[in-house]
Amino acid sequence: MVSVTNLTKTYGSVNALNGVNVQVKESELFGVIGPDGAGKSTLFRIILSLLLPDSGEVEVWGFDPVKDYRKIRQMVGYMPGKFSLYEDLSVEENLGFFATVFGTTIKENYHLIKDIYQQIEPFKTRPAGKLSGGMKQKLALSCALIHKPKLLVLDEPTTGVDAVSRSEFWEMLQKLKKQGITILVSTPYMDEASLCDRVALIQKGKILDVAAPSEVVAGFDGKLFGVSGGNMYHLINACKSFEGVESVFPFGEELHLTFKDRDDHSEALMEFLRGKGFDKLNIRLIRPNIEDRFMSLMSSESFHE
Ligand SMILES: Nc1ncnc2c1ncn2[C@@H]1O[C@H](COP(=O)(O)OP(=O)(O)OP(=O)(O)O)[C@@H](O)[C@H]1O
Repeated sequence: MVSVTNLTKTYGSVNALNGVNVQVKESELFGVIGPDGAGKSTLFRIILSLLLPDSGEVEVWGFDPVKDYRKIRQMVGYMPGKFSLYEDLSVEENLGFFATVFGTTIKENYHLIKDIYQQIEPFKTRPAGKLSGGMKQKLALSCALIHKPKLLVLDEPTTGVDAVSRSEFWEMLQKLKKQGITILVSTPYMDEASLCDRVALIQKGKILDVAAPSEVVAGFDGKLFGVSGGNMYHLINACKSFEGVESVFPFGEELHLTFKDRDDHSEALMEFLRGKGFDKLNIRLIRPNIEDRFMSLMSSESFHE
């Protein structure tokens, strides 16, 4: 329903999007996962008709964001990364404003936002600027939904939001999806990728992979090790200085490490690290997660640049 083909966009010398191809299906919860500056907002803003591409094609239910921008703006609900509501208007006034702009009323589409809006309705006379982070997020989502969009575009909706509100937010997205709304959501949090039907991994304006989260992980080739014991910073540097190590990065309490041939050289590494004075070491074979796959794709991408 959203089709992006060979999309490019540059800002001066920055290649924000570099030949991006993505297809989002109807009623899909589709995640765009990548670090800051990867190009997520640029991609979304072009799909939303808010930014012109340099080249490539985009279709939203058959409409072109450049030519048919009026049509597309009626069809999409957008929650930008930064809080963009009127801080001095009350909760209810903000919602009423968005409903009016789209020629509808709160009453007409109340059923769509009910679950979400009910949680902030007790504060409906409070200025939006005085709401907590989690409540602002719920109001922004209600405003994005009030005109019953076919496509909901959420740019990093959970950045800076506490863990409980984050998981509540994803539950709300699952419910909206069941009502037939197609959702395009970006996040820098890899753990949220597993909550999507499919994800696109993006880095430096290039799509590295598009697949279901389990398939992304299954694409990880070879053996992965968890290394712990001693000062993390010194341990990373020591691991990096071992000939056969390909990648090493911190993940929670331990380091995730691969060898260049993706085989098991843990005994040799253990001996090497002991020689450097690390005496409480633990090296274990572990199962990769999405972040491991992402790191692996990123390092092979930089290698080929
Ligand atoms: N208006 C602009 N002028 C110049 N460069 C820009 C502009 N907007 C974005 N960029 C650059 O384009 C690249 C992609 O930015 P974009 O905002 O799309 O990434 P992102 O993945 O959404 O990350 P973030 O979460 O940091 O916004 C970055 O290098 C960014 O610095």
